[in-house]
Amino acid sequence: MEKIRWGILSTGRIAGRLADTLRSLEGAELLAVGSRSLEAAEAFGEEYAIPRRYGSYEELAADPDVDVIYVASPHSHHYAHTLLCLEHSKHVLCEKSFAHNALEARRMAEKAREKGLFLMEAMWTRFLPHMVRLRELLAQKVIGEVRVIQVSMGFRAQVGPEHRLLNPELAGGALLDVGVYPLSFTSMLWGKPERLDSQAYLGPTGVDEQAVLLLGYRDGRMAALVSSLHTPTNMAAYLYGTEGYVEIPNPWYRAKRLVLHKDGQAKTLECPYEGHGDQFQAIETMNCIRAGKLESEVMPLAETIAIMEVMDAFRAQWGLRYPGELVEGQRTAGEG
Ligand SMILES: NC(=O)C1=CN([C@@H]2O[C@H](COP(=O)(O)OP(=O)(O)OC[C@H]3O[C@@H](n4cnc5c(N)ncnc54)[C@H](OP(=O)(O)O)[C@@H]3O)[C@@H](O)[C@H]2O)C=CC1
Ligand SMILES: O=C1CO[C@H](CO)[C@@H](O)[C@@H]1O
Repeated sequence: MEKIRWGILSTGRIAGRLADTLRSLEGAELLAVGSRSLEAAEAFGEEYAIPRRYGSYEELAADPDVDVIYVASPHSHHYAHTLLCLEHSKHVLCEKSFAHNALEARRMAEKAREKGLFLMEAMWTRFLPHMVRLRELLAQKVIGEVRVIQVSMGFRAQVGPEHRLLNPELAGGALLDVGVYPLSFTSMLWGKPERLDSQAYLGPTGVDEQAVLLLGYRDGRMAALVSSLHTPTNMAAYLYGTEGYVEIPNPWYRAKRLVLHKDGQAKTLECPYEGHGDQFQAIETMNCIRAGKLESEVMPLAETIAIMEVMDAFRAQWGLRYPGELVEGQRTAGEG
């Protein structure tokens, strides 16, 4: 099997996790890393045995031997960095949240299609074994019709106001950082909601530090979600059906088992995996590239855009705009 040659854009925390995964993943070659500083690229390259190290993202994107680039910069920069890679004819796996807003996400998708390149949001949790099993169980109607979803993602971020989690310049806030997981999870099962309600707490930097999100669907189905950057929550997820419920134990987004509650009994279904768990999205990326597919059926671009639209709508409810976000009529982000 011919190896897919990867480049990694940025040397942050999550970039290191995928680098660690890629260096021992069958069919992958971790060829290059790009950073805003050559020192950081050198140190990262040393740590993860990456032969080519660049002191700019432009040089990484221009490397003719790189097939696909993992964009792992802050949310605020996904649009510009993804377009940079696509312009240089690279396939892209871009971290969540995919962009500031749906407009940027649509432009990214259009560019990928125009260039005939693969593009996917790195919603890694979708590809984990317990999610595959869950989709199968629900398709078999094991708990009847799912009527209520309850899921949260909250932790206490002990960081200063400049950090990407709280900094509006870097599109901080709980919604784009962690709220996107429960939203994507609900979207995976039910698609786009018809009605949205919410409560949000905007902290001193102006970004949402905590929110409760309510999603309403046809036929009275509903989801209650929590996202938080200052309150650790019990990250178990519950799907309540007409004939029982499924519990995904804490932390639901990377759990290794499901618990099926039915007829007064609880049955544990093991869904084991080794490693960080991000290998499954990398495998999907490589499979799609090899098959000449421009997007993944598990995490399609139309769905990523729909999720961004929902997040846009919640931010509109809260009056939260990011300084650098693209607005209609603008060609590039930051042009004002
Ligand atoms: N899948 C998952 O489980 C996780 C996903 N993420 C997502 O990954 C992305 C990055 O998060 P994380 O790794 O935690 O972030 P970090 O702050 O650890 O790293 C971000 C990196 O982006 C680069 N960068 C480019 N421009 C800027 C800028 N203006 N300010 C700061 N950094 C910049 C830097 O790399 P350099 O200096 O080399 O250029 C920096 O190291 C986010 O989209 C986040 O939501 C985050 C954590 C977990
Ligand atoms: O995606 C993510 C998963 O969880 C982290 C917390 O540990 C987040 O900050 C991050 O962005």
